[in-house]
Amino acid sequence: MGSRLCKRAVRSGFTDYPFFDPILDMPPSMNPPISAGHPDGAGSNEIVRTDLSTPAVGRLSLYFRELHRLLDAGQTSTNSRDLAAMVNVSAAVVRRDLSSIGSVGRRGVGYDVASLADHIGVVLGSGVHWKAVMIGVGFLGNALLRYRGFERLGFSLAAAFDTDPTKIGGVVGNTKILPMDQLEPVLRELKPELAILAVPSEQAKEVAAQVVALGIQGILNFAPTTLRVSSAVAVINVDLASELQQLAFRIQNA
Ligand SMILES: NC(=O)c1ccc[n+]([C@@H]2O[C@H](COP(=O)([O-])OP(=O)(O)OC[C@H]3O[C@@H](n4cnc5c(N)ncnc54)[C@H](O)[C@@H]3O)[C@@H](O)[C@H]2O)c1
Repeated sequence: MGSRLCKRAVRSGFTDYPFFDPILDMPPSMNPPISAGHPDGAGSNEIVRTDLSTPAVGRLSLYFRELHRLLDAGQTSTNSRDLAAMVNVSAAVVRRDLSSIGSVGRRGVGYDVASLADHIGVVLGSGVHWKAVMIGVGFLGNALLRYRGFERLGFSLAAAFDTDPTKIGGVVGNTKILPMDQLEPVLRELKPELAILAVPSEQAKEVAAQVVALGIQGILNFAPTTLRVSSAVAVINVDLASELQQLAFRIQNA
């Protein structure tokens, strides 16, 4: 992790989460929670570090989404079997994922939806306010800047940048489009942790190098190219074409 994150408080040592899954046979004492954040930490702007596999993080993100859907529908409790059905995994996987972050359901009651959503949110970093900048405001950048769902998860799009003079000065969503020569002063002032790259693939490597040199710690890369950046910088590549290809492969081989 970058130095800016390291300077923030790290919360750990969570030991007492009161919910017990009715489907789980073992008592809570046999499911000791590992170091993770306390549910009350949501919104505290503190970083919680937990060792989880990438697939587990992906599933937690899906549980988080489904728990918020339940909250919106006014549901206050759930259990591993229902959560499992919602994200299409087994109840045992749900219980294992949740116990690995210190969340154990209570027999006959299950999980409290709000507390569990808050706790997963803290583990996933959604209790922290993350600042992101968008680089490239074409078709994709435009759509992402208009999407309001990021804010709910704690991500704000602080500024957007483009090289096209016809776009500079415009506002998309609530974000102003700035010229690339403003990248350095704006990033130095705003200190965003994240950059979203929605530039053509030929430009992505150079733009990635620029934002990394300015202290960006994580890149969400939409350009269909492999970025080579320092291992201290987290990179997630989003490639819908590749997902479609995998979908076609699955259908072809079903
Ligand atoms: N991951 C996916 O699923 C997915 C889906 C669609 C598009 N894409 C990719 O996302 C990227 C954007 O797609 P799009 O359809 O929005 O393209 P677009 O051409 O509409 O937009 C690209 C924008 O980047 C700007 N730009 C070009 N060079 C720049 C630079 N050096 N610095 C800052 N801005 C720069 C352009 O002016 C333009 O506004 C492309 O790489 C495309 O291949 C990925």
